[in-house]
Amino acid sequence: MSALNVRDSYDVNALEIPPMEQRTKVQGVGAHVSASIGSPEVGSPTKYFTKMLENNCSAGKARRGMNGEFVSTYDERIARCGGNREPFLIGVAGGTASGKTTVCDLIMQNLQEQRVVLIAQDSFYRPLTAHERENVGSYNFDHPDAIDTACLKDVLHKLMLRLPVDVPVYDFVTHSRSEETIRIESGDVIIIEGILVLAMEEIRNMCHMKVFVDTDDDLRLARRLKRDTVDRGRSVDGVITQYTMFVKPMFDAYVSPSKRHADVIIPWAQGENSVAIDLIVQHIRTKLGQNDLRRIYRNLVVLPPQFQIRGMHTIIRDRSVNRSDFVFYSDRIIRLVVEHGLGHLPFNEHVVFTPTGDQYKGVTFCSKLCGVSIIRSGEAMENALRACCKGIKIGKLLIERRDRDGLRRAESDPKVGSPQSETCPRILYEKLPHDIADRFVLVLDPILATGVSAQAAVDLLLDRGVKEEKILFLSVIASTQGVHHLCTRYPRMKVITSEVDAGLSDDNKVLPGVGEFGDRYFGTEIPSMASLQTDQDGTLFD
Ligand SMILES: O=P(O)(O)OC[C@H]1O[C@H](OP(=O)(O)OP(=O)(O)O)[C@H](O)[C@@H]1O
Ligand SMILES: O=c1cc[nH]c(=O)[nH]1
Repeated sequence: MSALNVRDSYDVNALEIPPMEQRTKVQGVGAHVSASIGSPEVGSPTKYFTKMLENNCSAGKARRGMNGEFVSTYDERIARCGGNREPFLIGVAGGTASGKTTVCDLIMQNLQEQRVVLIAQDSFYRPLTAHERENVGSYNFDHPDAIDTACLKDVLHKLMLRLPVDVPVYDFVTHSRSEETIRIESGDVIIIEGILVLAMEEIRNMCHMKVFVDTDDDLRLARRLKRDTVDRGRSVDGVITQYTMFVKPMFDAYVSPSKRHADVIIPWAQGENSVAIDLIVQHIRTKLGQNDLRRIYRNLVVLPPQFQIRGMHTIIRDRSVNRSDFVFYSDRIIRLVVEHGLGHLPFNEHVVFTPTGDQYKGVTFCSKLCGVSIIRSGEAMENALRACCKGIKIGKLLIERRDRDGLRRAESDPKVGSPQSETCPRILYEKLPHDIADRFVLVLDPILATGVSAQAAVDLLLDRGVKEEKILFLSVIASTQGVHHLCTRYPRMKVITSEVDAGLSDDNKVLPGVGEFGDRYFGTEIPSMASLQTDQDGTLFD
């Protein structure tokens, strides 16, 4: 047996190992899912906690695996996550009852806009051999050898590749691994917490940030005593015996020395160390933002990624949603995009008197503006603009997007160069306010795919005398390619969208996208082969 034997014989009953407890619960407004299983580190149950379960398999390059599931490459997954190469991995260590769980909870709470996954080291206990089980009283659960490091490393490695993982479930009654596992999707931030996280070199080296929660030994023992006796019904003697036999020696040998590897040591007493938490959260945000498209394109504006917006996107992206819901939730997103867009127009200072006779120092809206919708999907955005700007003039453009494959060839063929050539879309119809050159222009088109339609529209506006900096392009979904196409060509024009999607299919559909927006919004959808081949349960026929 590789685990350290501290004592030859040990009364298993004295350990008073808590009965296995297993629960799955939903916390908050559908955004938190956690499951926990009792563990020997009393009061610190094994946790699988994800702030948001992302449907990672919602798309791929329109390819399916053997079982009909979507298959996507690593790059596609990465691109879908906004271009971030890998999640940010934080290791949180510290002695028993040091407050690791509280620290992790606070980090998660403060990273509301990110998907955070919390993994506990305790899930990765090695299953005991028959011999070890017979002598469980002398088994040292606090030694690094008690952890299946290879399995933990594998799980973390997959999460870092943004792959879903099956986390083992350890049964603390039988000291074996349960048949079941818990499936967890990856996130933007992965936290691995446990007493030995920084003591295990292989795990420590994977972490982008290493945190040690430093709490006074006396305080930790007092907390553990209280927790184990009050919450777990153990005897004081049992707790002290376990502490002196295993917990304390292993803390001195492994946990405490691992503090020197920490990037951040958080002194943790009774209250919270909110300064430390703020600093950690700020650092994570900075790191996550570094690959953000918004850092690359200063003229790209993406609505704050709140769950509210993600929820609405989840509805409109669902291929099985009915038209009425598609329209309802598209309209809600469009309204937010339009309001956001209007916020990027200039304002003039203006003072008014309120009924109390006091002054209110406010602003007036920019009045010289108009909308231009790209027929037909863009017309779906007109109502929202009219609702926000009473009496606004809205022009229209009808653009013929000829051969999509032709456009792709034009973009990739160095001889052809740019899609300005013969494959460039044509303006078939144009109706614009006569004084458009004097106005700010909000271009309305819910989908920015390759960006060639948008380019045709913007070029026409520039040709009609509108200044580039006075154009705002508003969309519901933009592909990274479309963003790149517009933001580099028109650096002074703002591109405003509610979400950026990873890529384009071979026929230039945005992925994951919403399919044909116009057809779904206006009800002109022709049932696709995919839906014809779908049976009532939603599973695909061969
Ligand atoms: O960035 P691009 O590759 O040019 O694609 C985007 C265009 O595609 C959609 O229109 P669509 O051709 O589907 O017509 P519709 O609005 O009439 O449905 C969308 O409304 C854009 O106008
Ligand atoms: O995915 C896409 C691409 C272009 N137009 C759409 O409506 N959807």
